[in-house]
Formats: sequence, structure tokens, C-alpha cells
Amino acid sequence: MYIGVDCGTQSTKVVVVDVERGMILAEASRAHRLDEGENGRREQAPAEWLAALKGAFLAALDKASVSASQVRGIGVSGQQHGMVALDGDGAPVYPAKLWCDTETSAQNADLVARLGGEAGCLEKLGLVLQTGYTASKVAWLREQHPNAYHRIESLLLPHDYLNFWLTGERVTEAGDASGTGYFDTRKRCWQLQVFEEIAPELDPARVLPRLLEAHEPVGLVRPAVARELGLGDHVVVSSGGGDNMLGAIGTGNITPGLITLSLGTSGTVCAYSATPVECDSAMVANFCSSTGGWLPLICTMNVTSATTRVRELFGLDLAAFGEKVASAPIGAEGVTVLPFFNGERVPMLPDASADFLGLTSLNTTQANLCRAVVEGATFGLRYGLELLGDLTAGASQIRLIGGGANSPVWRQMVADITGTQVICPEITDAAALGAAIQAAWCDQRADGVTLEALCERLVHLDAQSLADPHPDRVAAYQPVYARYCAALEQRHGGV
Ligand SMILES: Nc1ncnc2c1ncn2[C@@H]1O[C@H](COP(=O)(O)OP(=O)(O)O)[C@@H](O)[C@H]1O
Ligand SMILES: O=C(CO)[C@@H](O)[C@H](O)COP(=O)(O)O
Repeated sequence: MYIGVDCGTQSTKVVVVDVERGMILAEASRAHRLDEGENGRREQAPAEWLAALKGAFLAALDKASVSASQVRGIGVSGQQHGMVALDGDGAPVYPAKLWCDTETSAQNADLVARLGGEAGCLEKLGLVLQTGYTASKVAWLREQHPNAYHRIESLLLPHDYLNFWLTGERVTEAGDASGTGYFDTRKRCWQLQVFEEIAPELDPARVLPRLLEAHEPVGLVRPAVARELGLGDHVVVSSGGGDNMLGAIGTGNITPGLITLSLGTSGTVCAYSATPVECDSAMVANFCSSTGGWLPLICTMNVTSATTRVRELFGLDLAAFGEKVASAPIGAEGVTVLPFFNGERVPMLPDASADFLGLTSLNTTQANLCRAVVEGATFGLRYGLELLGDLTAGASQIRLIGGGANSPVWRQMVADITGTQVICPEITDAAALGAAIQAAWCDQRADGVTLEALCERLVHLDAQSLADPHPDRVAAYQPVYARYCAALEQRHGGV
């Protein structure tokens, strides 16, 4: 048995996977709180991730009727970019600042300028720094909370922190490290000159975690944790990775030709590449994969976070919200939503707020507003898909994951707006599955077991979820998408 853990923004999920029989036995999740404040602050207490991991782990094993002593390995996926700054005792010096925190947009703009603009960033890092990446969070802490900053002994990411709790090791791997903003994504190593620019007082040899290859183990679960979780004394922990990297594994996106699209708190679109990617657009994140390759990606910050805001405003549950969306026509009778409640990364508008446009006395209905926010979030992903350009040109299918993929109306909307066939894996939390697959790969690689074979055995697609683009609807969305782009141009100028 192998366990996959995914620490997302809203919850930590755990899956139990029987690799021999090629079966996902059970899933469970536990929520964590998001601390939202003025100026785009989005923080979380790492202790909540640990509590959620433990609760979801025990619940998933219970559901699967599996004893913890049968577990051979654990893989951990985590929300990318979060700054987990620890002191010498391994305690956070400040709450984790998350990927969706936009409080550090001024520090990000300053860093981009100091590195020589977009061209300088590309030359030094292989990508352009964006608000949300770890780099500007460290610069912000240095400026705003110097006492906490000077106590830093380790700078980890959320998945690194969970691995540290499991094993006592402070390590990371290229996929998640790509999103720090002080990592060279082409050479797959720390970019020490950039790190010095961000944190001149911190010794990189001391505070930056050791880099592992994707297939390497972090170590064994340490005895105190093994006792607490009821595990045996030889449970291996794999390198893990960012949730998008492990979502790619969990959708079988480990060779070129597929697109993984996630409708989670964030929206992401990514495609595997066997070579480092140099993309024209600064908004494309030329990340590494957690399989030894690369995973160019675009990320929008307002997907289910935006749809949930409108759903809750109207007091609707998920089913009623889905019915409202389905009951309104394509284009929501002229209502356009730019859903940038929390600022945005793609398009690059970290300080933006949301707009509801085109409202009249006739079209201002719950159904139109519900539909328009889902359309707006999906148009943002189409905008990102266009930025990926040739990187996704040969892809024939979108593997749709994340909580929003549970909605049939949204699945069809993604197919019609992108003009591409959509299918979901049987498990919408593909990142947790990807983490379990990586754990099995790490444990069984010496016996000749390949990642490809494991994906073939464990990535099951749900035929019921298949959505083909319909030519009439594809055509109907064209003017509505053009209206969205015009609204973007009108409100924010040449983004
Ligand atoms: N049927 C559905 N329709 C729309 N949104 C959904 C549906 N099911 C779940 N969600 C939303 O998915 C989100 C959780 O997705 P998830 O991928 O687990 O997020 P994260 O990994 O960011 O924590 C929640 O906002 C939830 O409301
Ligand atoms: O910042 C990014 C990708 O660059 C986000 O995709 C985070 O990794 C958070 O993911 P979810 O919580 O939405 O799964």
C-alpha cells in the first residue's frame, strides 16, 4: 500500500493506493483555515496542515479497511510557492505566506527591476518572477518583520515542510523549487546570485534545503511519527513535489501530448516537455516537473475561490449553484465577470479587483451572475492556454482535475471554450494520486518498475466524464470570449 498526500489551499487530502491490484482504495480530506487580510494577505498556520494530514490519514485508512502497518511508502504534494520559514528548532518564524498572497506585489516589482527586468529574470532564472512566488515573500519578511527574518534557519515550501515533519530531513526537489524564484529552472539548481539579492544576510548553504532528484527518497518516516500514525519502522517517503507537478503524474501527463487543467482554488494549465522551455510570455512559468522533465504552466488565482464567493453570496449549495449555471444561456445575457477578487497572476494584475460588467435591469439575475463568474474563471484559463501556444499545440485531450471538475456543466464549458476534448481521472485529486504513484516509483525503482508502468496501472479515466466540444457551442463562445478580452483591455489596458 502507498499513501498520497496533497496539501491544497483549502484542505489536505489523503489517498490509499493498492499498487499491486492497481486500485485506489479510499480518499479522505480535512479542511484548513485561510487567514485573509487587507492588502492581499493570505496566510496559513503550518500546524493546521499537520493536524489535517493526521486526521485525513487515519480517516482514509479507516475507509479503506487497511492497517497503517501495511503502508510501504508515502508521497507528499503541496500547494506551490508558500514561504515556510523555520527557526533552529524547526518552528515557523512567521505564518506561511501562500501562493495566493498578493501583499508582496511591490517587493516583486522591485526584485524584477533589480534583476534586470523580464529579460534579466529569464536569463538568470529561466522564468520571470511573479507575485505569489516565494522570492518576494522573503524580501517582504526582511523588510516588514526583520526580527523574524533574522531567525530564519530553513526556507521550505509547504510540501518540504510536511516531508520535514515526516522524516526530519530538510530537502526539496526541482519541481517545487522552480516556484521559489531563486532557482535556475534550466540547470535545476539554486540561483545563489539571485538569492543573495533577496536575502543578503541569510547563508544559502544553511537555509536552503538540499536538492534531491525526483526519484530519490527523502528518507524513512521518523520513529516518533511512525508511532503516532501506527506505521511500521521502514516506511519510505519520496521526494514529493508541487501540487501541479504531482497532478501531472496523477493524470499521466509525463510525456508530451496531454494538457492537465486544474479547477481548484487556483486554475492551472500545464503540459509536459522533455527539454527546458523558453516561452515568449513572461506569464508562462517555465517550471521543472517532478519526474526529471519540465512542466510549463500558467496559473490563475481566481477559480473556485471566485465561484465560491458568488455561490455563498446567494446562499446556494454546490448542486443549486450548478443548476443556476446550467439554466443561464452561454454569455449570461451580456454579463461579463473579470473575477480578480484576489488580484491576478495571469493576466499579470496582482493589485486588481473584480468587475461585474454589462449589468442591466433585465439581465441581473442569480443565474446570469453564477454563469458569468464560472465563464470568467474559464476564460482566464483559455487566455492562459493561448499564452502556452505551441507548447500545447499537439495536445488532443485535456485531463481535468481539482474540485471544480466534479461539475458536469463546468466540464462541458471547458471543452466548449477551449475546443478540446475533456476527460477526468476517476479521482479528482490527481495530485494526491500522483504523490502515491511517485512513492511507489521511489520504492520499487530498484526492481525495474518504471513511472510509465505505474501511471498506466493507476491512472484510470472516468468514461462518464468525457465531454467533447460541440461545434455550435464552440462558435457561440467566440464572441463572448472576445467580449471578455475587450473588457480586460478596457479595464486594465495592454495586459
Ligand atoms: N461540483 C462542484 N462545482 C463547483 N465547484 C466545486 C464542486 N465540487 C467542489 N468544488 C470546489 O472545489 C474547491 C476545492 O477544490 P480543490 O481542488 O480541492 O482545491 P485546493 O486543492 O485548492 O484546496 C472548493 O472551492 C469547492 O467548492
Ligand atoms: O500557485 C500555484 C501554481 O503556480 C497554485 O496552483 C498553487 O499550487 C495552489 O494550488 P491549489 O491549492 O489551487 O491546488
